[in-house]
Amino acid sequence: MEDDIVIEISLLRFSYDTFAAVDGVDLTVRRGEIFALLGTNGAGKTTTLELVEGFRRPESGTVRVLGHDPARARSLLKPRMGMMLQHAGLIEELSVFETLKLWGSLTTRSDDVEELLDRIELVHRRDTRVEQLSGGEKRRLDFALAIYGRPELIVLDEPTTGLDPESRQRLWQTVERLRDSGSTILLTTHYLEEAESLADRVAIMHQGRISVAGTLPEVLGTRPSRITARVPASALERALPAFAGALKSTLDDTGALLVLETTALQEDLGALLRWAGDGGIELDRLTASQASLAEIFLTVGANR
Ligand SMILES: Nc1ncnc2c1ncn2[C@@H]1O[C@H](COP(=O)(O)OP(=O)(O)OP(=O)(O)O)[C@@H](O)[C@H]1O
Repeated sequence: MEDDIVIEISLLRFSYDTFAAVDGVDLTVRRGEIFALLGTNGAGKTTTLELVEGFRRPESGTVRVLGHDPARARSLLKPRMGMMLQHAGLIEELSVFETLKLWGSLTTRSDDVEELLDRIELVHRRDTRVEQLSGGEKRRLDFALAIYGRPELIVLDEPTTGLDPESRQRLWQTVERLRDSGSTILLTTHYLEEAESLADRVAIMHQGRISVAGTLPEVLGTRPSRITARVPASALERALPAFAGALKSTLDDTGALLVLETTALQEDLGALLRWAGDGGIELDRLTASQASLAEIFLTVGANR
């Protein structure tokens, strides 16, 4: 449904002089999802977000945000969007509380400043001037401005960079809560495990293009799963079962470590377990796992 699409990017190109930083990107962000844009350094993520935010105009292709061209309809979109850029534009002389209050007076959205202070763990820094905050504290304050008043669309460029693990986790919890209350979130991150556990959909960008995109199962399904097990040498007198999705199966030098790459994880794991069960064979150190985002990320980088 049209109304479900919050951001629609089609054949988007943007160059810095002659260098194509965004080189034909198609991307759709749907209402109520957390969409993580991942990619190598210099892949074009920030430039893409800046085009979504309307700070830059496309060289060619289109960007539609909530049905509008963000470069032309900035004042229309501003009340509906929250943004966090890589470099905060905070006013150094203001205190944390004053910053939030000022922001509240500039936006049409309203929020509970005390609750927000608690959420970003800056209650104890309430009267501290921005210039005296640590890097992570500034980042959290900047995040608070982006989510102020729970905007319909929140765009976050590397929101967790520079935060300690506990603050990162809290920030992600807040992002999840915002998603659950109806906000749509587009963010970039270099923390693949976090994206893997929290994003509804991801895209991996490399050299200005989207290499792979989709729901997590779709993206993880682009690489084979892996089953490994130590099989007693004596058990190999019986032939291994036929594996339905096997792409590659290898046994190590001693003939005892089975490594099976498969596109049918559940079926082939079942076949291996039945084979072992029927023969009374004990499989040692059995593991079965889907490819991780990190693995897919590395493949994307290596392929070009
Ligand atoms: N103002 C600029 N002028 C010229 N080139 C730029 C400018 N900003 C970015 N670039 C180049 O465009 C490419 C894409 O940059 P961008 O910041 O969009 O990448 P990114 O994916 O966000 O990277 P990172 O993960 O390192 O933040 C890079 O090669 C970068 O050097």
